Amino acid sequence: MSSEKQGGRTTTPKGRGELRDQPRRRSRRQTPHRGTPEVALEATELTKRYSRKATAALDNCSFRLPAGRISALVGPNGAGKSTLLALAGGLLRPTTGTLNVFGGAPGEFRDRVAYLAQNKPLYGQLTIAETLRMGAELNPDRWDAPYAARIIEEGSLQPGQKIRRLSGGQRTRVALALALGKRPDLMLLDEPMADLDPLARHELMGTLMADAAERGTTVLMSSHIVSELADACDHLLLLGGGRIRLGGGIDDLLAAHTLVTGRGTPADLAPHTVVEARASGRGLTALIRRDGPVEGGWATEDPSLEELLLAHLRSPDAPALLTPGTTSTRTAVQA
Ligand SMILES: Nc1ncnc2c1ncn2[C@@H]1O[C@H](COP(=O)(O)OP(=O)(O)OP(=O)(O)O)[C@@H](O)[C@H]1O
Repeated sequence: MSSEKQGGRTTTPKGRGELRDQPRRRSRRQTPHRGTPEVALEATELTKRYSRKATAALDNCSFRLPAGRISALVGPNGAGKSTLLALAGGLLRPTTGTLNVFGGAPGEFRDRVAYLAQNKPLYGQLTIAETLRMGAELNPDRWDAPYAARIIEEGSLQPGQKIRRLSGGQRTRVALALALGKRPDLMLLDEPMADLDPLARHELMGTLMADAAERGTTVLMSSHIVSELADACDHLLLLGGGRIRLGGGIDDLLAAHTLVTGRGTPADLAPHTVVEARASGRGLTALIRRDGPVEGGWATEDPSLEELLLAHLRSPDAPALLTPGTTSTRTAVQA
């Protein structure tokens, strides 16, 4: 069956059951190891409650993040993203279940992990130079002083400037220099670019991604800016209500879904899983998870990452999907 390009998308008069060509993402070194890829993070029935009566911030989550991926951690406010990052950074402990980092407890490989919290904690009384010196002293075997200094210079910052006199965005740059200078194997970044201006965001994101691609660093990065993630990330974890809603390589997740438009009702789309359906000028538009070819005269197109995310965010009860590499080996996929 032929397919045609329309406005940059591939459309098919009738969908095909097989995976289609997806937009090419940057090819990355997946892992420095041969054979079975190393697992950077593995959550097994992970639950976190901040108090006994509180709703679980993370509720029985099971997933794995293979080493070498740049993963977007996405979800609505209160979904549990910061909680997951803090657990992985060893700042919180699970209520039940486990979260392993490189096969051990969080904190066991602290030298291999950099965690950048949302509020970018730094010591206000120190200068930038003293802050970087602290980074060197805390990470004597890994610290890359020229690299950290370059990140500071690119922001036109002076080593003698006091942290407390910096703007929010400038503090973010220092915090990123501290995290990247450590040359970590896993970077846990909680909305790292939120207070940077567009130019600084673009430049620092470029530095971060180039470094991660070159060194095979695993990155788990929360953000609400989908366009930023679409360019930078090759893996996705979507959290909603403390549970994993989507997990896997972005290309694989996109390939498993199709946008369909036509005259009909959601029931006509069986046996596919309808993630979200809305009435539109052209009848019904739905994001489906395909189960075989799409038949019945529906026009089909590939969803963008934004369309995939928005449909799942608008439909919190859609069943979860984790691709095989993201499924924890120890538990079944959550429903
Ligand atoms: N220190 C805390 N004490 C009590 N409850 C907390 C604490 N931190 C987070 N929570 C609760 O845990 C849930 C998850 O919060 P979390 O900060 O992990 O969400 P998030 O996805 O990072 O949200 P946002 O996008 O707004 O940053 C929320 O219901 C929140 O109220």
